[in-house]
Order: sequence, then C-alpha cells, then structure tokens
Amino acid sequence: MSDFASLGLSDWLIQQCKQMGISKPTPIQENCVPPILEGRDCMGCAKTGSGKTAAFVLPVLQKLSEDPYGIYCLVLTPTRELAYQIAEQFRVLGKPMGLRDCIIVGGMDMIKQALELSKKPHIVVATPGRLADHIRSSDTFSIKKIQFLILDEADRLLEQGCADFTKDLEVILGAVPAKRQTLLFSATLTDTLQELKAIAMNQPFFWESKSEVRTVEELDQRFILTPEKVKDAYLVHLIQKFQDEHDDWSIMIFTSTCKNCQILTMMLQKFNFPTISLHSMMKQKQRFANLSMFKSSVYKILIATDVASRGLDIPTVQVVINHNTPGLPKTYIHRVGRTARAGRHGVSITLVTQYDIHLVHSIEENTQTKLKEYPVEEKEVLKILTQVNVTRRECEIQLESTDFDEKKEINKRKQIILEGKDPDMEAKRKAELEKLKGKKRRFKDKIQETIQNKQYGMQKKKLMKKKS
Ligand SMILES: Nc1ncnc2c1ncn2[C@@H]1O[C@H](COP(=O)(O)OP(=O)(O)OP(=O)(O)O)[C@@H](O)[C@H]1O
Repeated sequence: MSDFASLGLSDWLIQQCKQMGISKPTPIQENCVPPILEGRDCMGCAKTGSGKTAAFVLPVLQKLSEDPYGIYCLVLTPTRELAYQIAEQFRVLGKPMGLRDCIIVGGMDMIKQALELSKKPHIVVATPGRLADHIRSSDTFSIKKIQFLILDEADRLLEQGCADFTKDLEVILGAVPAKRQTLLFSATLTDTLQELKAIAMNQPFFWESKSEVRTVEELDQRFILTPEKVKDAYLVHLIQKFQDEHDDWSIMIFTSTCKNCQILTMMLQKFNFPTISLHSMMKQKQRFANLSMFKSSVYKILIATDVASRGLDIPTVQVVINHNTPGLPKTYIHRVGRTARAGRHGVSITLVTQYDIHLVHSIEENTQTKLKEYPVEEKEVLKILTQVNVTRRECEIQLESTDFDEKKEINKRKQIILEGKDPDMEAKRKAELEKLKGKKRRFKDKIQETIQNKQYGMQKKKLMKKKS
C-alpha cells in the first residue's frame, strides 16, 4: 500500500491527516486521489465507511492551495446533516491554509446564507433545493468559475423519490461552468451509472472496490423473524440486553415514517432508555441538536428515518436495528453502513415479518451475503409483550392529541406550493380521484360477487342433480 506522499499530496496536508489519525490511504483514496490531481473527472464507488470523503477533500485542498480563489469548489449532498459533516472535514484538513467554507442547506436563515455566499468562500457545501433557491433569487454570487463540482451520495441525488432533486440539479448544472472537474462518489453508484456519466462529461476515471460482497466484513448481519405486533417487544428486549451487557454502547434504529419514529422515541423514553430522534418533521435546529447529543453520547439511542441512513459518520455506533425491513437493498446497505466503519466491528439486526421475507432475499442477493438469525429467548420477549404494546398505544394516543398530523398536512401543502401547484385544487383533484377509484372498486366487487354467485349456483345445481 502506498503512502499519502506518493499520491502527490503536500507535506502540510499529510501532517493534517496525521493529526486526524489518518496515516495510510484507504484503497479508494489510493486509487482516486492521483487521477483527480491530474485533472480528471472521477467516479468512485467503495463500501460504507471506507474514507470516500477524504478521497475528494484531500485533492481539492491540494489544488486549491496552489491557486486559491473563491468560489472554487461546490459539493452537493442529499441531507443537511451530511453537508455539515463534509464541511467539517474540509475545515479541519484545510485549517493551515485558512480555508473559508459556507454551508447552504434548507431550514436555516436564507439571508445569512446569501451574505456568506457573497463573500466568496473557497468551498460551498449545499443541499440542492436551497442552493437552487439562491441561484433563482439572487445575483450577489456566482458559481460560474468553480473548478470542482462534487456530488456526494451521487446516486441518491439523481434518484427520483420522495425528495426529488432533479429539477434543482438542472438549475445548478445550468449555473456551473462546462469546463470543470466533476467528482462523483457513493457506496452504491452502479444503478445510476449512465445518468452519472452524463454529468461527469470529461471521460471520467471510474474506480470501484473489487469485492463481490457489498457490505463490510466487520459487520455481523442478523435478522429476527417476528409478527408485526411483537416487533416493539423485540426492540425493547434487544435494547435492554445491550444496556445490561455493555458499558459503552450506542445504537441507531431506523424506521420507515416520521410518525413511527416519533412514537418509538416516546415509547423508549417511557422505558427510561436515553433516546432521541431525527426525522424531517422536526425543526432543523432540533435535528442538529439531537444529532450532536447522540454523537457526544449524551443520548445512546437515535431513532431515525432514512434521512440519517446515508453518510453520517458516528464511530461509536455499534449496533444498527432496522425496525422495518428496507424495501430496497440500497437503503439496507446505507443503513447498516452506519456501524462497522473504518475497520471497526458492528452488528446489524433487521426485524422481519412474514410479509418481508422476499425483501430479505433480495437484500441477500444484492449484497452477496447471508443474514443469520439473531438468537433471542422468546419467553423473555413474551413476558414484556403486553406492557410494551400498552405503552405504545399510550404514546399513540398522546401523539394524536398533539398537532403532529396537522403539521404533516401543513408540510405537505407547503411542498405542493413549492412545486408551483394550488394545494386546494390538488386536494380536490385527489378527492375526485379517490371517488373514482372507489366507484371502480365497487363496480369490480359487484362483478366479482355476481361471478361467485353464479359459480355457487352452478355448483349447487350440480350437487342437487347428483343427489336426485
Ligand atoms: N486513510 C484513512 N485511515 C483511517 N481512517 C480514515 C481514513 N480516511 C478516512 N478515515 C476515517 O474513516 C471514517 C469514514 O470515512 P467516510 O465518512 O469518508 O466514509 P464514506 O466512505 O464516505 O462512508 P459512507 O459511504 O457511509 O458515506 C471517518 O471517520 C474518517 O475520518
């Protein structure tokens, strides 16, 4: 394995790495840093926790120190928390050169951000939605002269899902120069390779870690088969066990919706577990505060939606629990990748109902690993089942008495307005669509009923004939 000096990095950067406990390059750094320094576009795909961030931060800082100007580099990333994490890596490694960075994410003061952008920071780290808003509404800054465009979690940025970045990306790509270096990184690049190649136009250098298995060796991957109604009891039992058996422990729990995230948090708090949550229905300042309290081990359990499934680097996390089985193998890879990072060991436990078994098969096929059953004493779980389910029900009732659902509705309306549509018209359209669907369903049911009646009548007739 080579060292950082042989990759072409300067002494001051190598010293800075040493101070962070980074002395030897990881394979993605070894393979991607030299072509980036040569001026090539680059697509890098390596497992979670393998040091992809430094693989782009180091060569950008090296180049920037040779010819410093602002705004030199733009990094796009899908979540706000990740933007802060990346900016921090730039800040720590770039300290000796007096690096100035700026973070542009939603949920924070837009005027302050505009002011910071106008001061020409060297590095801008942004989520696409808020940066596109600034480009649309302000002419006090320009990204026309950037040298580097970086898409971290690049495949997520191109995915068309609930948070669809494609329109914002179009605005941003229209504002950056065609002559630039483009760097794309993720642990799961391969599905979106063609689209990504269209962004990295300059015959990108593509590097992918060789292993067939898409999760890290140090990760012990387990599952528990459980009926839906017993899931929470398993969860409480698992946490109690970790608390009893370990002094220094920290767990991330993933769930599918903001509401469930909130209910589970309330429930675990009632059992006196030091728990906090992270989901998109929370105020941004609270999101940052919760994450930082979890990082500093003030709270040992973080319950989150997939807003926290990518990129977050929290070395103390030893266990990841999937309260729901992820629908996509990709989501599974990123979620369980929050533990067993940078050579450390970790465990992931996925709670699986009988309806999710096909999802486990698809995860196993995609990751080329077999999930092993996690041994649990069922008797112990059944002992707490009633208490857990009663507590959950209490929490549900408690949440219903707050404005949680109302807030969700307001957020939905805001989103519709941002998409340039009229929320009342949309609600009307949706209601009409539902009505139409209902009519269709009733019509279908009636036909089904008639067919069944006819079949029943015929069978009866046959039976009567036989009898007579
Ligand atoms: N060469 C190195 N040697 C040791 N540790 C390193 C090295 N490079 C990076 N690290 C550390 O490894 C950890 C994981 O790095 P990073 O967050 O960049 O992973 P990643 O590959 O981006 O993961 P993900 O796909 O989950 O985003 C960080 O704490 C980082 O400081």
